[in-house]
Amino acid sequence: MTVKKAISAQQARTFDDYTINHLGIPSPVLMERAALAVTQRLTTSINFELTNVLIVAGSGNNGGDGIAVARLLHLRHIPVTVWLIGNLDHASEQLTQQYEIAKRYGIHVTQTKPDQLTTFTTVVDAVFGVGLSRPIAGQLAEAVQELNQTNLPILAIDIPSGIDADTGQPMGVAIQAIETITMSYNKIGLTTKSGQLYAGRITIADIGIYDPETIERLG
Ligand SMILES: NC(=O)C1=CN([C@@H]2O[C@H](COP(=O)(O)OP(=O)(O)OC[C@H]3O[C@@H](n4cnc5c(N)ncnc54)[C@H](O)[C@@H]3O)[C@@H](O)[C@H]2O)[C@@H](O)CC1
Ligand SMILES: [K+]
Repeated sequence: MTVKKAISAQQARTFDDYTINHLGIPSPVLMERAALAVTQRLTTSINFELTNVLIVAGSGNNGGDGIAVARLLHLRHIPVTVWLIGNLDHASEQLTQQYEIAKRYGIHVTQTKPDQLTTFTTVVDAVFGVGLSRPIAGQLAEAVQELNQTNLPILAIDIPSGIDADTGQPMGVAIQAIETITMSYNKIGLTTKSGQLYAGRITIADIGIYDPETIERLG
């Protein structure tokens, strides 16, 4: 199903909640579909050289999407490192689950900044999605700036980290992506000039999250 409307961060949360808690699609299923869509793009686009991939993951579900992508790349024998920069004391249930699975697959996950960021050939930005609620500061802001300075091609999951999903404005700092795969619906912020400058090429991936009206019309 392709839907053209753009939604707010609040709507994204409401539709997620409806799909998971009312319709009963388990959260890991949606996350796997998000990760499959990102992996499909990474492995088919000429923008990304997959010799050595860095996934930068926050502690929420956006980070969970990123770690799931790491697993799917690892299964294709693509060298991948996960740099977990979120605060694990505040990790979401989905992030923790993906992290535990990744460790069992022997995927390289580190909480320390890799020595030479420029040895990577592609970066996947999974730091923040629609859950960003305040400006990025401190070490997280430094990490975003350093990643931008590498000039490596960055694919952002859902929205470039640091971009306000409603206004498209950077909150403190924001990832400069060349591509963004946004989940289920476009986000209002990504329809603005500022949002588009940070997002690069935007693709909407249908991962099975819909608004209640769309589901009711099917009935
Ligand atoms: N529910 C699900 O299973 C799905 C989740 N999805 C992904 O999940 C994302 C939303 O996940 P979340 O709601 O967990 O949110 P995020 O992963 O965007 O991040 C939220 C976490 O970051 C913290 N935070 C917010 N702003 C911060 C800041 N400036 N500095 C430090 N910490 C900050 C919040 O307190 C929260 O712990 C979507 O964007 C999408 O990528 C999608 O894959 C669809 C399926
Ligand atoms: K992101």
